[in-house]
Amino acid sequence: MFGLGAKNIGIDLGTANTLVYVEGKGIVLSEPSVVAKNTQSGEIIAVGAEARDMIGRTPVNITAIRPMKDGVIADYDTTAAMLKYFMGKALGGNSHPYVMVCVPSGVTEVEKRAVIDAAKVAGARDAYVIEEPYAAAIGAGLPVMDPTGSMVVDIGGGTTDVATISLGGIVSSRSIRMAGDKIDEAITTYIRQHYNLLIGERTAEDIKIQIGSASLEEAKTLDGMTVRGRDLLSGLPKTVEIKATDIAHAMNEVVTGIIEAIKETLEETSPEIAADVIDHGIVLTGGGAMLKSLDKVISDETKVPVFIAQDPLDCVAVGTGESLKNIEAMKKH
Ligand SMILES: Nc1ncnc2c1ncn2[C@@H]1O[C@H](COP(=O)(O)OP(=O)(O)OP(=O)(O)O)[C@@H](O)[C@H]1O
Repeated sequence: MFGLGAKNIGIDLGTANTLVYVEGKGIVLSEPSVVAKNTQSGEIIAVGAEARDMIGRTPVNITAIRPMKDGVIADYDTTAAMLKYFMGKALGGNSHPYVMVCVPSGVTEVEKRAVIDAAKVAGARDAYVIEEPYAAAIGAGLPVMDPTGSMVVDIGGGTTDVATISLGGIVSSRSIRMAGDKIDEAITTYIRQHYNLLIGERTAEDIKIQIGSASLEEAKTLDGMTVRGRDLLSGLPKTVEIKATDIAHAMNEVVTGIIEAIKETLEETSPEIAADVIDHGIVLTGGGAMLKSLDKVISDETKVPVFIAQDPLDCVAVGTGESLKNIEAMKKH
Protein backbone atom coordinates (compact mmCIF):
# COMPACT_ATOMS: atom_id res chain seq x y z
CA MET A 1 0.00 0.00 0.00
CA PHE A 2 2.84 2.41 0.86
CA GLY A 3 5.84 3.13 -1.33
CA LEU A 4 9.10 1.68 -0.11
CA GLY A 5 10.19 3.68 2.91
CA ALA A 6 7.43 6.25 2.34
CA LYS A 7 6.33 7.89 5.56
CA ASN A 8 3.12 9.69 6.35
CA ILE A 9 3.64 13.35 7.08
CA GLY A 10 1.70 16.10 8.80
CA ILE A 11 1.98 19.69 7.59
CA ASP A 12 1.09 22.85 9.46
CA LEU A 13 0.64 25.01 6.38
CA GLY A 14 0.55 28.37 8.11
CA THR A 15 0.23 31.95 6.94
CA ALA A 16 3.51 32.81 8.65
CA ASN A 17 5.31 29.47 9.05
CA THR A 18 5.14 25.98 7.59
CA LEU A 19 6.14 23.01 9.75
CA VAL A 20 6.56 19.43 8.56
CA TYR A 21 6.13 16.47 10.91
CA VAL A 22 7.38 13.10 9.72
CA GLU A 23 5.81 10.03 11.31
CA GLY A 24 8.29 8.38 13.67
CA LYS A 25 10.59 11.42 13.65
CA GLY A 26 8.58 14.45 14.78
CA ILE A 27 9.02 17.99 13.44
CA VAL A 28 11.85 17.96 10.89
CA LEU A 29 11.32 21.35 9.26
CA SER A 30 10.06 24.77 10.29
CA GLU A 31 10.38 27.62 7.82
CA PRO A 32 8.62 30.87 6.97
CA SER A 33 5.89 30.46 4.32
CA VAL A 34 7.65 32.68 1.80
CA VAL A 35 8.72 32.17 -1.82
CA ALA A 36 11.00 34.44 -3.87
CA LYS A 37 10.36 34.40 -7.61
CA ASN A 38 11.72 35.96 -10.76
CA THR A 39 8.93 38.30 -11.88
CA GLN A 40 9.57 37.73 -15.59
CA SER A 41 10.23 34.01 -15.87
CA GLY A 42 8.31 32.92 -12.74
CA GLU A 43 11.36 30.86 -11.77
CA ILE A 44 11.63 30.16 -8.03
CA ILE A 45 14.76 31.68 -6.55
CA ALA A 46 14.41 30.86 -2.87
CA VAL A 47 11.91 29.30 -0.46
CA GLY A 48 11.54 29.60 3.31
CA ALA A 49 14.01 31.44 5.54
CA GLU A 50 16.18 32.55 2.61
CA ALA A 51 13.15 34.03 0.81
CA ARG A 52 11.93 35.73 3.99
CA ASP A 53 15.18 37.65 4.32
CA MET A 54 14.43 39.11 0.90
CA ILE A 55 11.03 40.63 1.85
CA GLY A 56 11.12 44.38 1.20
CA ARG A 57 14.67 44.15 -0.18
CA THR A 58 14.15 42.67 -3.65
CA PRO A 59 15.32 44.26 -6.92
CA VAL A 60 12.66 44.88 -9.59
CA ASN A 61 13.02 41.46 -11.22
CA ILE A 62 12.50 39.50 -7.98
CA THR A 63 9.44 39.35 -5.76
CA ALA A 64 9.11 37.73 -2.34
CA ILE A 65 5.59 36.34 -1.92
CA ARG A 66 3.69 34.97 1.05
CA PRO A 67 1.32 32.61 -0.80
CA MET A 68 -0.93 32.03 2.21
CA LYS A 69 -3.15 34.81 3.49
CA ASP A 70 -5.60 34.78 6.40
CA GLY A 71 -4.97 31.06 6.90
CA VAL A 72 -5.96 30.03 3.37
CA ILE A 73 -4.26 29.75 -0.02
CA ALA A 74 -4.02 33.12 -1.77
CA ASP A 75 -1.67 32.01 -4.58
CA TYR A 76 -2.31 28.39 -5.53
CA ASP A 77 0.67 27.67 -7.83
CA THR A 78 3.18 29.24 -5.48
CA THR A 79 1.74 27.34 -2.49
CA ALA A 80 2.04 24.05 -4.39
CA ALA A 81 5.65 24.88 -5.37
CA MET A 82 6.47 25.80 -1.77
CA LEU A 83 4.93 22.57 -0.46
CA LYS A 84 6.86 20.55 -3.02
CA TYR A 85 10.11 22.16 -1.89
CA PHE A 86 9.39 21.61 1.82
CA MET A 87 8.22 18.02 1.32
CA GLY A 88 11.37 17.24 -0.70
CA LYS A 89 13.55 18.84 1.94
CA ALA A 90 11.80 16.99 4.79
CA LEU A 91 11.75 13.57 3.17
CA GLY A 92 14.83 13.90 1.00
CA GLY A 93 14.09 12.24 -2.29
CA ASN A 94 11.20 11.31 -4.41
CA SER A 95 8.68 9.83 -2.01
CA HIS A 96 4.93 10.18 -2.28
CA PRO A 97 3.62 10.25 1.27
CA TYR A 98 0.11 10.40 2.58
CA VAL A 99 -0.24 13.91 3.93
CA MET A 100 -2.37 15.45 6.66
CA VAL A 101 -2.64 19.23 6.42
CA CYS A 102 -4.34 21.54 8.88
CA VAL A 103 -6.83 24.24 7.89
CA PRO A 104 -8.46 26.93 10.04
CA SER A 105 -11.90 25.98 11.36
CA GLY A 106 -14.71 27.41 9.27
CA VAL A 107 -12.94 27.42 5.89
CA THR A 108 -15.12 26.74 2.86
CA GLU A 109 -15.16 23.43 0.99
CA VAL A 110 -13.44 25.20 -1.92
CA GLU A 111 -10.64 26.43 0.35
CA LYS A 112 -10.26 22.92 1.82
CA ARG A 113 -10.19 21.38 -1.66
CA ALA A 114 -7.48 23.84 -2.73
CA VAL A 115 -5.25 22.68 0.16
CA ILE A 116 -5.79 19.00 -0.71
CA ASP A 117 -5.11 19.61 -4.41
CA ALA A 118 -2.00 21.69 -3.71
CA ALA A 119 -0.60 18.89 -1.53
CA LYS A 120 -1.24 16.40 -4.34
CA VAL A 121 0.38 18.64 -6.94
CA ALA A 122 3.34 18.88 -4.55
CA GLY A 123 3.69 15.08 -4.63
CA ALA A 124 1.34 13.69 -1.97
CA ARG A 125 -0.14 10.29 -2.79
CA ASP A 126 -3.29 11.55 -1.11
CA ALA A 127 -4.08 14.35 1.31
CA TYR A 128 -6.48 14.90 4.19
CA VAL A 129 -7.30 17.92 6.30
CA ILE A 130 -7.64 18.43 10.03
CA GLU A 131 -9.06 21.51 11.71
CA GLU A 132 -6.35 23.71 13.17
CA PRO A 133 -7.75 24.21 16.69
CA TYR A 134 -8.30 20.46 17.05
CA ALA A 135 -4.70 19.80 16.00
CA ALA A 136 -3.54 22.58 18.34
CA ALA A 137 -5.41 20.98 21.26
CA ILE A 138 -3.82 17.57 20.60
CA GLY A 139 -0.39 19.20 20.28
CA ALA A 140 -0.91 21.09 23.54
CA GLY A 141 -1.60 17.79 25.28
CA LEU A 142 -5.27 18.50 26.07
CA PRO A 143 -7.48 15.47 26.79
CA VAL A 144 -9.44 15.82 23.52
CA MET A 145 -10.97 12.32 23.66
CA ASP A 146 -12.24 12.61 27.25
CA PRO A 147 -15.81 13.53 28.19
CA THR A 148 -14.58 16.85 29.52
CA GLY A 149 -14.51 20.22 27.80
CA SER A 150 -11.22 21.88 26.83
CA MET A 151 -10.77 25.28 25.26
CA VAL A 152 -7.93 26.17 22.94
CA VAL A 153 -7.11 29.50 21.28
CA ASP A 154 -4.60 29.24 18.43
CA ILE A 155 -3.26 32.68 17.49
CA GLY A 156 -1.25 32.42 14.28
CA GLY A 157 -0.19 34.88 11.61
CA GLY A 158 -3.45 34.99 9.64
CA THR A 159 -6.15 33.58 11.88
CA THR A 160 -7.13 33.17 15.48
CA ASP A 161 -8.99 29.90 15.96
CA VAL A 162 -11.00 29.47 19.13
CA ALA A 163 -12.61 26.13 19.94
CA THR A 164 -14.10 24.08 22.72
CA ILE A 165 -13.44 20.38 22.34
CA SER A 166 -14.89 17.29 24.01
CA LEU A 167 -15.15 13.58 23.19
CA GLY A 168 -12.91 13.78 20.14
CA GLY A 169 -14.76 16.60 18.39
CA ILE A 170 -15.14 20.36 18.19
CA VAL A 171 -18.20 21.50 20.16
CA SER A 172 -18.13 25.19 19.26
CA SER A 173 -15.61 27.28 17.38
CA ARG A 174 -14.82 30.67 15.87
CA SER A 175 -12.15 31.55 13.36
CA ILE A 176 -11.39 35.22 12.85
CA ARG A 177 -8.97 36.76 10.39
CA MET A 178 -7.32 38.75 13.13
CA ALA A 179 -3.96 37.55 14.43
CA GLY A 180 -0.24 38.37 14.20
CA ASP A 181 -0.33 39.88 10.70
CA LYS A 182 -3.16 42.27 11.61
CA ILE A 183 -1.18 43.41 14.65
CA ASP A 184 1.84 44.10 12.40
CA GLU A 185 -0.40 46.07 10.01
CA ALA A 186 -1.88 48.07 12.90
CA ILE A 187 1.63 48.94 14.12
CA THR A 188 2.67 50.01 10.60
CA THR A 189 -0.42 52.24 10.23
CA TYR A 190 0.01 53.78 13.69
CA ILE A 191 3.66 54.66 13.10
CA ARG A 192 2.84 56.11 9.68
CA GLN A 193 0.05 58.26 11.09
CA HIS A 194 1.73 59.36 14.32
CA TYR A 195 5.40 59.54 13.35
CA ASN A 196 5.19 60.12 9.57
CA LEU A 197 7.44 57.10 9.25
CA LEU A 198 7.10 54.27 6.73
CA ILE A 199 8.33 50.93 8.07
CA GLY A 200 8.54 47.49 6.49
CA GLU A 201 6.61 44.40 7.61
CA ARG A 202 9.71 42.79 9.17
CA THR A 203 10.30 45.90 11.27
CA ALA A 204 6.66 45.96 12.40
CA GLU A 205 6.94 42.32 13.50
CA ASP A 206 10.19 43.05 15.38
CA ILE A 207 8.53 45.93 17.24
CA LYS A 208 5.59 43.68 18.19
CA ILE A 209 7.87 40.93 19.49
CA GLN A 210 10.21 43.25 21.36
CA ILE A 211 7.96 45.85 22.97
CA GLY A 212 4.37 44.89 22.06
CA SER A 213 2.16 44.20 25.07
CA ALA A 214 -1.55 43.43 25.20
CA SER A 215 -1.70 45.36 28.47
CA LEU A 216 -1.38 49.14 28.58
CA GLU A 217 -0.37 48.85 32.25
CA GLU A 218 2.55 46.58 31.39
CA ALA A 219 3.49 48.75 28.40
CA LYS A 220 3.99 51.70 30.79
CA THR A 221 6.80 49.73 32.44
CA LEU A 222 8.56 48.69 29.21
CA ASP A 223 11.39 50.52 27.45
CA GLY A 224 10.77 52.05 24.05
CA MET A 225 12.57 51.07 20.88
CA THR A 226 14.62 52.82 18.22
CA VAL A 227 12.97 52.29 14.85
CA ARG A 228 14.30 53.02 11.39
CA GLY A 229 12.30 53.64 8.25
CA ARG A 230 11.61 56.26 5.59
CA ASP A 231 10.26 59.71 6.38
CA LEU A 232 6.93 60.20 4.63
CA LEU A 233 7.49 63.91 4.03
CA SER A 234 11.17 64.13 3.05
CA GLY A 235 11.41 60.60 1.62
CA LEU A 236 14.72 60.19 3.45
CA PRO A 237 15.79 57.53 5.96
CA LYS A 238 14.81 58.46 9.52
CA THR A 239 15.23 57.07 13.04
CA VAL A 240 12.62 57.59 15.74
CA GLU A 241 12.14 56.45 19.32
CA ILE A 242 8.81 54.63 19.73
CA LYS A 243 7.11 54.17 23.12
CA ALA A 244 5.73 50.78 24.18
CA THR A 245 2.46 52.49 25.18
CA ASP A 246 2.03 53.67 21.55
CA ILE A 247 2.36 50.08 20.40
CA ALA A 248 -0.15 48.91 23.01
CA HIS A 249 -2.63 51.50 21.68
CA ALA A 250 -1.94 50.43 18.09
CA MET A 251 -2.60 46.77 18.88
CA ASN A 252 -5.65 47.33 21.02
CA GLU A 253 -8.30 46.77 18.34
CA VAL A 254 -6.89 43.39 17.32
CA VAL A 255 -6.45 42.25 20.93
CA THR A 256 -10.06 43.27 21.64
CA GLY A 257 -11.22 41.35 18.56
CA ILE A 258 -9.48 38.19 19.81
CA ILE A 259 -11.04 38.57 23.27
CA GLU A 260 -14.50 39.08 21.73
CA ALA A 261 -14.13 35.84 19.73
CA ILE A 262 -13.21 33.96 22.91
CA LYS A 263 -16.17 35.43 24.82
CA GLU A 264 -18.59 34.59 22.00
CA THR A 265 -17.35 31.00 21.89
CA LEU A 266 -17.69 30.69 25.67
CA GLU A 267 -21.23 32.09 25.49
CA GLU A 268 -22.17 29.33 23.06
CA THR A 269 -20.96 26.44 25.18
CA SER A 270 -23.16 24.27 27.37
CA PRO A 271 -23.03 24.92 31.13
CA GLU A 272 -21.15 21.62 31.60
CA ILE A 273 -18.39 22.57 29.18
CA ALA A 274 -18.24 26.10 30.59
CA ALA A 275 -17.69 24.54 34.03
CA ASP A 276 -14.93 22.28 32.65
CA VAL A 277 -13.22 25.29 31.05
CA ILE A 278 -13.33 27.18 34.36
CA ASP A 279 -11.72 24.16 36.04
CA HIS A 280 -9.01 23.48 33.44
CA GLY A 281 -8.51 26.95 31.97
CA ILE A 282 -8.04 28.17 28.41
CA VAL A 283 -4.86 27.09 26.60
CA LEU A 284 -3.16 29.45 24.14
CA THR A 285 -1.14 28.10 21.20
CA GLY A 286 0.44 29.62 18.04
CA GLY A 287 3.09 32.32 17.85
CA GLY A 288 0.62 34.99 19.00
CA ALA A 289 0.33 33.20 22.35
CA MET A 290 3.76 34.66 23.16
CA LEU A 291 2.53 38.25 22.93
CA LYS A 292 3.36 39.88 26.25
CA SER A 293 0.51 39.88 28.80
CA LEU A 294 -2.04 38.44 26.36
CA ASP A 295 -2.68 35.51 28.71
CA LYS A 296 -3.27 37.90 31.62
CA VAL A 297 -5.57 40.22 29.66
CA ILE A 298 -7.68 37.29 28.39
CA SER A 299 -7.91 35.91 31.91
CA ASP A 300 -8.96 39.30 33.34
CA GLU A 301 -11.65 39.70 30.67
CA THR A 302 -13.09 36.18 30.81
CA LYS A 303 -12.49 35.43 34.52
CA VAL A 304 -11.07 32.06 33.46
CA PRO A 305 -7.47 30.91 34.08
CA VAL A 306 -5.33 31.06 30.93
CA PHE A 307 -2.20 29.02 30.20
CA ILE A 308 0.34 29.24 27.39
CA ALA A 309 1.11 25.84 25.87
CA GLN A 310 4.67 24.60 25.98
CA ASP A 311 6.30 25.33 22.58
CA PRO A 312 3.23 27.20 21.28
CA LEU A 313 4.66 27.49 17.73
CA ASP A 314 4.85 23.68 17.43
CA CYS A 315 1.45 22.59 18.79
CA VAL A 316 -0.47 22.53 15.49
CA ALA A 317 2.29 20.58 13.72
CA VAL A 318 2.62 18.09 16.58
CA GLY A 319 -1.17 17.61 16.70
CA THR A 320 -1.36 17.23 12.92
CA GLY A 321 1.43 14.66 13.13
CA GLU A 322 -0.24 12.78 15.97
CA SER A 323 -3.47 12.61 14.02
CA LEU A 324 -1.63 10.65 11.30
CA LYS A 325 -2.50 7.64 13.48
CA ASN A 326 -6.08 8.06 12.24
CA ILE A 327 -5.16 8.29 8.59
CA GLU A 328 -6.18 4.69 7.86
CA ALA A 329 -9.68 5.43 9.14
CA MET A 330 -9.83 8.65 7.11
CA LYS A 331 -8.85 6.83 3.91
CA LYS A 332 -12.04 4.77 4.15
CA HIS A 333 -14.25 7.88 3.89
N1 LIG B 1 7.31 36.45 20.83
C1 LIG B 1 6.26 36.74 20.06
N2 LIG B 1 5.36 37.69 20.44
C2 LIG B 1 4.31 38.01 19.67
N3 LIG B 1 4.04 37.41 18.48
C3 LIG B 1 4.90 36.48 18.04
C4 LIG B 1 6.05 36.09 18.79
N4 LIG B 1 6.71 35.13 18.09
C5 LIG B 1 6.01 34.93 16.95
N5 LIG B 1 4.93 35.74 16.91
C6 LIG B 1 3.92 35.87 15.84
O1 LIG B 1 3.28 34.62 15.65
C7 LIG B 1 2.78 34.58 14.30
C8 LIG B 1 3.14 33.25 13.69
O2 LIG B 1 2.57 32.24 14.44
P1 LIG B 1 2.33 30.79 13.82
O3 LIG B 1 3.58 30.25 13.23
O4 LIG B 1 1.65 29.99 14.88
O5 LIG B 1 1.31 31.16 12.65
P2 LIG B 1 0.85 30.33 11.38
O6 LIG B 1 0.51 28.94 11.83
O7 LIG B 1 1.86 30.45 10.31
O8 LIG B 1 -0.44 31.14 10.95
P3 LIG B 1 -1.96 30.67 10.74
O9 LIG B 1 -2.25 29.67 11.83
O10 LIG B 1 -2.77 31.91 10.88
O11 LIG B 1 -2.00 30.12 9.35
C9 LIG B 1 3.43 35.74 13.54
O12 LIG B 1 2.47 36.78 13.39
C10 LIG B 1 4.55 36.16 14.49
O13 LIG B 1 4.85 37.53 14.35
